[in-house]
Amino acid sequence: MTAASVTVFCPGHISGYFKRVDGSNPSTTGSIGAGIVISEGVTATVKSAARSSVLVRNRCADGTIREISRESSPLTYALDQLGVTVAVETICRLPISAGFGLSAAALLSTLAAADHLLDLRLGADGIAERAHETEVLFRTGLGDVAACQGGGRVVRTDPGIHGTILRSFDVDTPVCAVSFGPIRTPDVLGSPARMAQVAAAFPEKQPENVVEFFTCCREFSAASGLETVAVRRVLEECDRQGVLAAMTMLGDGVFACGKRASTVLRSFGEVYPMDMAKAGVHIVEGAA
Ligand SMILES: Nc1ncnc2c1ncn2[C@@H]1O[C@H](COP(=O)(O)OP(=O)(O)OP(=O)(O)O)[C@@H](O)[C@H]1O
Ligand SMILES: CC(C)(CO)[C@@H](O)C(=O)[O-]
Repeated sequence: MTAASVTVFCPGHISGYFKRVDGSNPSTTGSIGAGIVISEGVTATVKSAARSSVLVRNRCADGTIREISRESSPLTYALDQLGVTVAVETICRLPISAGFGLSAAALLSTLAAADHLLDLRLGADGIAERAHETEVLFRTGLGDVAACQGGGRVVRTDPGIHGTILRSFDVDTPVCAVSFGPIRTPDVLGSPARMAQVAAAFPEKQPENVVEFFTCCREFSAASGLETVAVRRVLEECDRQGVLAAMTMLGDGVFACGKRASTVLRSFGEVYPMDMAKAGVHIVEGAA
């Protein structure tokens, strides 16, 4: 029996440091870097429809709607490329454009749901390839799709979805974050001057454990020109209290891990609780 709708969840991804790598086409273009795949992300429900439509719901922790929108150019583009018409509803609890990789999670969850609903047989690689290429074209991300194919603390040493990705499951839980506002990813990724400073800040040595990961992130954010005054203030307090923390790339915010992290972050704003994700994109409901 064919399902009337399919619901898929994809975790988000917080980048701690990154460097743009330009290839000869969108599939070979991307980033190298490191981050954490997180238990919060995007849930997409896809139904067949005569015309495509998108409804984006951003919810607060208490269930009330923070923001609602009927527009998502990357999703519309990716569905048009597939040549299908579907009604998509996405739900997320973290703020959009704040460094949680939600554009990648929205693309992966929507394409995976459409693939199952319409039996398109794209497979995991076909879905990730289309999501990654859309991210690169719309400048909404470079390495988030590659990271969200699985869980863990991720170190990516090649661009694109087929590169080497080291996953370690060693992050102290819980993970939490505060956000002071968005940073428009396309504005940063589209600026050659900002990308040059980001590239120069890329760490020379790959992190081998969580402490080294946070050290690399901190050195990167300080040298990249991306660190804001609000972020620096939180990071200084985390250092004073012995909490591992770094800037959310690309968002004006901080993520931190360990039992005392949320107590320290609470004095700076709303704390978003999460964990390190153990797995990547997966079907929630509607598998045939
Ligand atoms: N939950 C969602 N559902 C549908 N589309 C989304 C969703 N989240 C993001 N998008 C699309 O991605 C665009 C924002 O991309 P952007 O890269 O700035 O966000 P992000 O991925 O949350 O942040 P970052 O890349 O800094 O981690 C939105 O304008 C929208 O088109
Ligand atoms: C560019 C970026 C920091 C934010 O979307 C992320 O996609 C990455 O690590 O390439």
